[in-house]
Amino acid sequence: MDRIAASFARARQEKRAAFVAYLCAGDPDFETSLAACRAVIAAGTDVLEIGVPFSDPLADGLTNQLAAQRALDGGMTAARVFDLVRKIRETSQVPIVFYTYYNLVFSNGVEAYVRAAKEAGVDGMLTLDLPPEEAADVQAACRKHDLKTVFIVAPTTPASRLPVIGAAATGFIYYVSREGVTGVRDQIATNIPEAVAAIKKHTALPVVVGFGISTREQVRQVAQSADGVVVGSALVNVIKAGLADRAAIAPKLQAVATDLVAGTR
Ligand SMILES: O=P(O)(O)OC[C@@H](O)[C@@H](O)c1c[nH]c2ccccc12
Repeated sequence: MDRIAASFARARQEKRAAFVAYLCAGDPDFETSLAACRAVIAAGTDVLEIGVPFSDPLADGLTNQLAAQRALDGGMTAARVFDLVRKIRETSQVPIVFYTYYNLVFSNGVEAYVRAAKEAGVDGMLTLDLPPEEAADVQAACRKHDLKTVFIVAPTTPASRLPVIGAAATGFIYYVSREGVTGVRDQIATNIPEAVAAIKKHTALPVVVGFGISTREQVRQVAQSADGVVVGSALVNVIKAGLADRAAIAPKLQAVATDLVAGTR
């Protein structure tokens, strides 16, 4: 069983949702980012989403956009993202899913990029601006190198496309619970159980839910119907708040993530 499937199977066996943490690779520098990834893993993260910093992150809200800019300003490159994964793999077998943009995959050669990701220890990819209908080259490369291809369902996704997404996705499906871009919100969507149920009619894969989730209570609420709960900006904000004292970021992040993970237990 692959690492992603094993992680969701373990959560299911323990009658809980998986906790999915998002951080941007290299935010704000390589060593701090590595410590941050290790901190959320130590907090109990079941699946780690690693954002590949990009200059035009159109799907990201301001928090994640600023994180990508900090990473790029800190010298992060595509090659250094693979180095970060290799360093994480020295001490953890947590499933790692790249959150990237097609330009980054295409510009390096799709096959070469996917092979390098697999060799570094990546388990799956979500190419954020690539719908299944246009993902044949990425899907073929991921099948060849045994990487999962995650796809997104949004509140605006027509029901007619759910079978297409359900057939194309491997690893898990990501339901972004709100229209627009990522970012913390006071209220989370109220129709999540119905949306997850509609997706599950077209797939046996785990369905994770994210967007705007930032408190243990919100995690608990979403965990009632989702196989995994995703938190990104609330974690990235800890890094943003800690830039003046970078050594203190990892312990603070581990405390915040531990509290959020408790919502899935
Ligand atoms: O930041 P939030 O509101 O907690 O949402 C998770 C999100 O950051 C993460 O899953 C993600 C990062 N970049 C994305 C782009 C599209 C969809 C999702 C994402």
